[in-house]
Amino acid sequence: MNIAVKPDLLGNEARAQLARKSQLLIGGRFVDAADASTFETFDPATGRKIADVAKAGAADVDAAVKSAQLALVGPWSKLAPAERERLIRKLADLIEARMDMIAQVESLDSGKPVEYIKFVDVGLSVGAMRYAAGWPTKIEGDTLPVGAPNMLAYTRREPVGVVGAIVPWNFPLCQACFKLAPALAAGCTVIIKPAEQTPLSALILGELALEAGIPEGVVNVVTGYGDVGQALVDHPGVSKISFTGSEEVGKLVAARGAATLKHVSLELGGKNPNIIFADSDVDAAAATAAMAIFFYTGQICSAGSRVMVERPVYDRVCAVIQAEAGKLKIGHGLSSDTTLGPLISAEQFARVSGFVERSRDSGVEATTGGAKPGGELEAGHFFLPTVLTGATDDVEVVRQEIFGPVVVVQPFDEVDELVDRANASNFGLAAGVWTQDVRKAHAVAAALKAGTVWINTYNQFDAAAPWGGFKSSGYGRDNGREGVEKYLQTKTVWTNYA
Ligand SMILES: NC(=O)C1=CN([C@@H]2O[C@H](COP(=O)(O)OP(=O)(O)OC[C@H]3O[C@@H](n4cnc5c(N)ncnc54)[C@H](OP(=O)(O)O)[C@@H]3O)[C@@H](O)[C@H]2O)C=CC1
Ligand SMILES: CCCCCC/C=C/C(=O)O
Repeated sequence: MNIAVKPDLLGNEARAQLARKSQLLIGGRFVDAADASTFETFDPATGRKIADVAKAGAADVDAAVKSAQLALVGPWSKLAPAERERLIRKLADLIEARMDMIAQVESLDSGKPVEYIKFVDVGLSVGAMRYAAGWPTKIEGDTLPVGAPNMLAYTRREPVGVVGAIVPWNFPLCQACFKLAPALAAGCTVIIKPAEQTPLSALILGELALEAGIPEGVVNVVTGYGDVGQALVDHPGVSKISFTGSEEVGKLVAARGAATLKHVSLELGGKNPNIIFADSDVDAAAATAAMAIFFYTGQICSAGSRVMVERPVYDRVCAVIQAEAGKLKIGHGLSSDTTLGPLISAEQFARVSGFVERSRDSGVEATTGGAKPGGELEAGHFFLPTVLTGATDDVEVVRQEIFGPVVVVQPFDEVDELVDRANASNFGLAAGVWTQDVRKAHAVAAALKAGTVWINTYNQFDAAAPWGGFKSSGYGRDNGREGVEKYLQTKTVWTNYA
């Protein structure tokens, strides 16, 4: 294993950004929290403090909601669709132009490898903006074939209102953009609540929205803890909550949102089976399976955390995944050669190591990893890439989301048995299928209970492709047409022209 820790790799623009006071963005102005509270954000690779950040409370949420309401009926609703398109495109261009600075700040705050952030997070964020920018001029109602004589009935597609976008720490910029871009396209105004671990990139996004010329109050950012998210969920002035995060909090959001009959969409966790048949390109499948779990230290809801392998090629797949794990370069995300960063926090480290420890009691073997790396990485929340074998289907590492660089590899014998086992999960977010038999690939894809199935690939994302889950992985979709439609509501208009 190569170890690389070079934390001091920030460019001037990122340094300047970090030197600025981190305040809330409300009504187009950066302001302190009403009670002047702050909290600290840390570098997960070193445990060192990065910045003090304004800690919003209910009064700040209320102010943000009022600004968003004013902007909704004011400047934002008065803009022609083509103007909305122009401003969203401008925001995309600004994100792209500031890619290096954004990636460095995001890497420091989240621990993710900076080079991946440029390509994946910033790339997907810009893509989400450009895709959404095409929609304002294409949102159309219908004329309705009603039976009553002399009646014209038509529909209008109108913005749902003020949106609360509650974002997790694993894709801070990207998840904010997956929610912000379509909401703006639909004509909504937005309050972004980033995760407490990674508040910085949402503030940059808010600043760039202003620079793009998006009117004040259309994009607001309230940083703080979970109570800020809850205040958004409870606030009667918020019409919709778009949430990505844990199943536990997702259920809370749905339940509390019901009190004000909020529109709610939930993108929650996954325990995603990545299925490798013996007739696949086995080495490519296994190498991709390693990437599917170790990428971003396994802290992705789509992580291929359960690899199911047809028995004749099981040993080969295990060997390749272990070899790929050994090639990873663990280190600080700001080092350009790092390919495996730390876990986000001490809590997340305890969660991941706890899963691995308990699995040993169930007879599961960690053939690779299973511990913290030592030496100069000691201060960070690093965890070695880990391969678990010998797990039966009932053990928790097979059933629960670990959200770390930990993969369980299991053999299977028959397709029917495989599908039943893969579907025997509360989650249903994503799955992979590797085979050269087209009929088998599509039959298995149809049988799997998952929101996305990748055939002979993994972790493909695009702003045009709906993303979301079945079962406990949530409901509603980010991205694609559905990603825009969830920010719209339908009004039917009747006219008697007799
Ligand atoms: N689907 C996914 O992509 C993600 C899944 N997860 C899963 O969740 C586990 C725990 O991660 P964790 O960070 O605790 O995830 P949470 O679900 O707690 O956090 C997600 C977001 O929800 C906010 N939040 C927390 N409590 C409330 C509430 N009562 N009402 C409204 N919003 C709230 C959080 O704010 P704050 O950060 O300030 O608490 C954060 O912005 C992970 O191990 C992983 O399994 C986590 C992140 C992303
Ligand atoms: C290549 C991975 C991109 C993932 C973007 C979507 C985020 C998913 C999540 O919430 O984990």
